[in-house]
Amino acid sequence: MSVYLAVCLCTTLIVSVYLAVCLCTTLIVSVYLAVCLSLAFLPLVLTFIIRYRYYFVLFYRAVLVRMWYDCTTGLSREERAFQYVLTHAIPGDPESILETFDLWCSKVEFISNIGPKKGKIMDRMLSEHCPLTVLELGSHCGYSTVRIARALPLGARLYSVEMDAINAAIAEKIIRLAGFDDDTVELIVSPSDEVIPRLRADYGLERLDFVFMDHWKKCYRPDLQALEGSGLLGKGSVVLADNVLFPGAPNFLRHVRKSGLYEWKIHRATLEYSKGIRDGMAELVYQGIK
Ligand SMILES: C[S@@+](CC[C@H](N)C(=O)[O-])C[C@H]1O[C@@H](n2cnc3c(N)ncnc32)[C@H](O)[C@@H]1O
Repeated sequence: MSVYLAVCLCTTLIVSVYLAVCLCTTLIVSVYLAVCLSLAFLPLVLTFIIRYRYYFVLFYRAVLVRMWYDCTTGLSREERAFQYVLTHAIPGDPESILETFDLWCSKVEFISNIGPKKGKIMDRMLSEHCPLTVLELGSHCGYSTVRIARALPLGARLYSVEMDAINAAIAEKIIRLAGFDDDTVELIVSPSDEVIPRLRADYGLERLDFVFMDHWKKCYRPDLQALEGSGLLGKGSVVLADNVLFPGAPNFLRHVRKSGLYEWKIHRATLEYSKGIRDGMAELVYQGIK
């Protein structure tokens, strides 16, 4: 009986040792394979990181930093931007307000304002066309609104449309801080697809000389078509659409190309407050139905 037990014990021991050796070998082989695979993919991963480094930086600044400050300050990003502008810019001086915004957006947090580089392209177009009636779709914090308003000729009016009531409240404060009253800038808090059909009846508009589109990119095409249908675009009316390359508005560009209603070109630039991410603004000049 004791011999039988001893044999059983030995067998169990041998099997256990055998299993342990197998397990160790499997583990070593797995680690070896993992290291080999990582080394094989390392150049690919490095190329990917280097190529898309600006997108990682953007993700870090626009998402992670924002989440961190949202938690630690209890304020929204737009409120933080406003607080900074309020305490650092000169009231009644649009230039100072834009510069302070630019400083905050490039050094502290990312906000998708049109920014100084693309802003200068827009400034140039505004001074070339001297529009009297302007529509802006997407005011956000009012950066581009101030930028447009300061470039307008005397007697011109800007209608700025923002659907988010919290953003609109910030934009209103920024616009008034810059010194523009309700006669120069009217802020309309509503989605663009509800505002455009009411522009004639509710706001007495007959023609739009300049339209700046900088709201959600999926709205660009339907809103442009609604503007075409409204009859508010006349020969020579200019439509400037931001971010047509990044994040991109392919349906909008397809419509512009196919409709034959516009002379158009793309001003190439980089994404606001970022290096290396290619973007562009589409400038359309309405020619009407030929
Ligand atoms: C990129 S931000 C605008 C930035 C601003 N134009 C600037 O350069 O300072 C986009 C804004 O458009 C607003 N928006 C998006 N879709 C809209 C729509 N269909 N109608 C009105 N506002 C819209 C968003 O709430 C957001 O505040």
